Amino acid sequence: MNDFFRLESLVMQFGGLTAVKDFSLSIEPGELVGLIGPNGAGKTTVFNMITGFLTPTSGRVLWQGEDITGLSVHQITARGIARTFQNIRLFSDMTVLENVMVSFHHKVRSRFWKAMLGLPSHGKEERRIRQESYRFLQELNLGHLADEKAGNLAYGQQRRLEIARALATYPKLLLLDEPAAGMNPQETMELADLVLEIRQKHALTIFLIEHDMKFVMGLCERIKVLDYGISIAEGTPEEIQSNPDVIKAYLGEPKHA
Ligand SMILES: Nc1ncnc2c1ncn2[C@@H]1O[C@H](COP(=O)(O)OP(=O)(O)OP(=O)(O)O)[C@@H](O)[C@H]1O
Repeated sequence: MNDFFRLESLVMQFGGLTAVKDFSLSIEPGELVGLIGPNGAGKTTVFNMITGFLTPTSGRVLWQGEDITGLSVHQITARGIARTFQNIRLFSDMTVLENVMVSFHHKVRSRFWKAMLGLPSHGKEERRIRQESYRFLQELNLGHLADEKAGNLAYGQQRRLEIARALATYPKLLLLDEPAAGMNPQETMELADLVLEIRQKHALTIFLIEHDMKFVMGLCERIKVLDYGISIAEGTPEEIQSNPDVIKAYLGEPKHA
């Protein structure tokens, strides 16, 4: 049993639908774990329960020895868990740099908010946030686009910007929801390298959802498989690829096979 990050028997019901049934998982510090499964299997619902977007019907989310089940999104972010979204959530009329700067809000004293509102006494803090935000953009190969409107970025670039924004909350655990969706094979390959680089650089633990099997199998050390809300397998990429239950679940969904 580890005390770093543990999900205990999570259940999520929406009216008559049980989207996630008895989901348990432990992740060790520094691990890179994948969550896969056909469409509607309950993957995003698991992320929503971890990050406070949904309160589980039952079960517990334990983080660094603390029960964080049912805490708000803000409280969970402040404890060092950040995420990206399957449907990109950027401020498309703001610049790429400003999108990252906004992520600092939970860390930063009211001085910064005075700054954003145009009130005095902000100069130094704002400069620091600007510099750090730019550094995150550079790490995600987006430095040259800092002054571009986020809405003008190509899809793959927007996905990387989402990661930069998540990093700007200084997480220990990063949840990525379909980070390679909509990327071409070249971009996907580059993303895999970037994920490894940021893990190393920021001492991150990473839990990711992805449909791109090549990406998941090449990148993750351990994989959990959901089907109809039920965890049907857990193991190394090799074990998962040869697991008959997993093969059956995916053969029923030819588009992911
Ligand atoms: N807020 C909600 N209210 C009602 N039903 C929901 C809600 N969120 C998810 N569901 C349902 O729960 C089930 C699991 O959805 P979820 O989005 O977690 O699946 P997923 O594995 O992430 O799917 P995909 O791969 O398509 O993103 C689906 O049947 C979905 O329609």
